[in-house]
Amino acid sequence: MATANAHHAVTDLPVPVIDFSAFTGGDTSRQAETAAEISRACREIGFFYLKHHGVDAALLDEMFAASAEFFDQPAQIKQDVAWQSAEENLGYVAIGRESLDPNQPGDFKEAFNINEDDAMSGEHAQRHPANRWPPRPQAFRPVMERFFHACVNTADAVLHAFAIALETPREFFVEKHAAHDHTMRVLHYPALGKAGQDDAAKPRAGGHTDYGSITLLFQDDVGGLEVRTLDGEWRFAPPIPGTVLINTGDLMQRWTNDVFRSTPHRVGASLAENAERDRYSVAFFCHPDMDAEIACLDSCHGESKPAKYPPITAHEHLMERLGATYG
Ligand SMILES: O=C(O)CCC(=O)C(=O)O
Ligand SMILES: [Fe+2]
Repeated sequence: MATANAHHAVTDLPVPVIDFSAFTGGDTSRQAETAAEISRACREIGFFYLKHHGVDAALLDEMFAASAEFFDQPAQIKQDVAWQSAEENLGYVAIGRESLDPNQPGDFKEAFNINEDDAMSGEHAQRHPANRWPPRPQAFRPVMERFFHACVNTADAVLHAFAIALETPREFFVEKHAAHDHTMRVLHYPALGKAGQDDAAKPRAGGHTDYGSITLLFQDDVGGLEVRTLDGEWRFAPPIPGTVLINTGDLMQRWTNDVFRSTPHRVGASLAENAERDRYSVAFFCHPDMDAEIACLDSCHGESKPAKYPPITAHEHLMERLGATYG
């Protein structure tokens, strides 16, 4: 439908922009309202942008700078810290190594996976394997560690909002994520379609849903992320300065008895406007504690809507999904 209202150009986006200052600024009187907006977004599209999300803009810049410097190094340096197993899921993943859509050729991207290891958290010592840090660039490790902690803080605040939205005690989801079994993934999508290269049609990241509870996605200004709407159309979810894009994953969909959606998304290649530019992003995948039981939430089932899925542990769920991606 055409509209003359300039205002509408923004709201035509299938993905809403939600102001999170009620949570990051501690204004409890407005928190129920914000939680309701998040609930609506999760039920309708499974994605929302959050502004005033609490991650420092200067830290974000430092993170992207360290990421670019890391990926710009010779292949051997990156291979020395290569990804080893789905169980550990840490370190460098080379271009083409992974297909987020198992029916597609390998994604034209490289990545580096980080978890909260003992050196980062005395509190949960012994729980997580050591990160596979590269020796260079020097700033990479300290910056990524700080960025990881910042993401945990924002994720916990979002999980408070989810608890309110889903009528559970406020700490319910934060307690289910107490061990910080999260994975942070720093991503680089090399420029496509440069003269002499036949790569313009390669997918940067094939269509997929995320495995965990929620994902925080920070993208640079290149764009290319597409989200599949309910009617099966792929729509751009462009970068919006000052926001983080958040989506609900398969585990949250299961937890909520399909009330919240885990929506397919991808990073396009030839379709994307800026495919000839390198693209950088970082995804922070939140995952409940491996031994946490994921059973249908009380607010999501009733006589007319029985629980569809039996309880499962978060670990069982993750292994099922990772097995499909790495084949
Ligand atoms: O890089 C992006 O914008 C999206 C990446 C993504 O969806 C993923 O790694 O799960
Ligand atoms: Fe994803």
